[in-house]
Amino acid sequence: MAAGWRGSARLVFLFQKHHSCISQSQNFNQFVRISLQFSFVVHSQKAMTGHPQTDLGLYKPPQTVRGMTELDRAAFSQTVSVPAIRIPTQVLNKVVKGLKKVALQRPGLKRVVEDHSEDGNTYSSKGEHRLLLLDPNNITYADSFGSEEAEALKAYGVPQEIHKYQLKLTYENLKSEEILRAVLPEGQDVTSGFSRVGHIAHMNLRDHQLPYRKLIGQVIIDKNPGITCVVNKTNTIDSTYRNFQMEVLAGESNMVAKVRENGVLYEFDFSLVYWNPRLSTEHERIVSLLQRGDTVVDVFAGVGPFAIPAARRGCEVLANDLNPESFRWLQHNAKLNKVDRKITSFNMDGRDFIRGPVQERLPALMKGSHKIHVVMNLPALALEFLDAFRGLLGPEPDQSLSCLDDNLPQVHCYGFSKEDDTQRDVVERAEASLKISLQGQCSVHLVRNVAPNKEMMCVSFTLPRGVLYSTHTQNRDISEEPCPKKQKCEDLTD
Ligand SMILES: C[S@@+](CC[C@H](N)C(=O)[O-])C[C@H]1O[C@@H](n2cnc3c(N)ncnc32)[C@H](O)[C@@H]1O
Repeated sequence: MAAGWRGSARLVFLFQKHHSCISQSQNFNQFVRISLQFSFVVHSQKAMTGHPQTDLGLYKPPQTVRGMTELDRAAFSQTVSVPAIRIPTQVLNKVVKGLKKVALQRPGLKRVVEDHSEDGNTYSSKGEHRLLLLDPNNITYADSFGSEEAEALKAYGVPQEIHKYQLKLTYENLKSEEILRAVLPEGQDVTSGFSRVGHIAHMNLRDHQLPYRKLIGQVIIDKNPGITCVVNKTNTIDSTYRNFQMEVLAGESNMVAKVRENGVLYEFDFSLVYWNPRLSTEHERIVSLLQRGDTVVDVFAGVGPFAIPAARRGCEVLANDLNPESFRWLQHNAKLNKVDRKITSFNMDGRDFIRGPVQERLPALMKGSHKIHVVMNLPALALEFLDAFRGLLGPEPDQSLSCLDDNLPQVHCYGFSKEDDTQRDVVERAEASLKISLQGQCSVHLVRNVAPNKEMMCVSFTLPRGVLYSTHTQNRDISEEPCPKKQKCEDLTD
């Protein structure tokens, strides 16, 4: 009988655990699927055991808060009855340890309290006892202790007698999901996931959540220490500069964020530039390929998450961005991290950058022994920009040298794909822009899942001589290009 209750409670816990991580990743479909699975299992358990319903309502705020659009924290207060066990103070710590799996756990709540009777008199005037509050999802009756807890009680001579304790629950003791579930219309998704950018929580609310957006913003600030501003995205990210338009929902309207990524500090105005905290692993992956003395050409540099760590690693960096604000913050971040002497920055279109400053410097760099890495992170368009390399260095300077293994640039170019075969798709698009086959000369890395059926990929390859020198590339079809090594494109995805 008791085991059945503990089983249900464990499922509830699992549900909460899944729910919180899924709301962070905003994977709504998965959330719905898991919610349905769990609600079914919990329901079946009840039917099987025939027990009265577990008091899952303990964490439900009063019904009166439903539909609230202006946050009234006091309206969430309520007194609920919870089970408690009376423990002699001399053995308190040991017994609490033995019962920790069934004890009440709530943010900001003490689970060991003074031993008061319901009319306010102390049971043990000399303070010889305390009450340990128990989770009503785990414990309802005296016989609902499991063998582990029963043994702990027996060992210290504590009777398995359950007391009722009138507990005052307030807004402070509730989690954000519980608050929002109580306020928003019943049955609607309350996912409150956000991306954190310094002190800013960045949300992407759904239409049905919009009437409650100010309240949602305030709850996010209350429940997440360090967040002092909550914004909601009001457009899709298809602006040229890849920044979001956003509405401040709650808190200060200061958009200048300070962010630490992979140990490097960045500052920028989040409303005017692109920043995505989900790219930190990718930034680190590319930077880990670099050696001191290498040159990094960052065509779509943003505020510097490839350029700054590359410079800190001892590379020479050419960093470009079309957005004047990104360019300004890139320079600011270079100074902030004391690498401004290693970075030459440009504020121009990516093609003009490749065909101008990069073209000027490339012949000399290719004569050196240090590697040249070209990073192109504008996944919606970058694969198309690869055409800028075609014939970049003009006719082959000396045909007799063409068989020499030049120090050719390594390109890391990003693309989104919604195709079934995402690897093949991005490689084919790179080939179409370069007008050359990359068979056997590229690797493809899955960066992240951006949306259902949309992946961000990175194609890495050595820029073929046949692309850089015009005599080899002009008007030539992919099928004409010989494939030096017939080897499948390597998938570096784990
Ligand atoms: C997806 S963001 C990447 C920023 C940065 N590299 C990162 O990893 O976070 C793409 C950047 O390309 C810039 N951009 C957009 N179109 C451009 C163009 N035609 N030429 C150069 N930069 C461009 C945007 O301003 C934005 O900063």
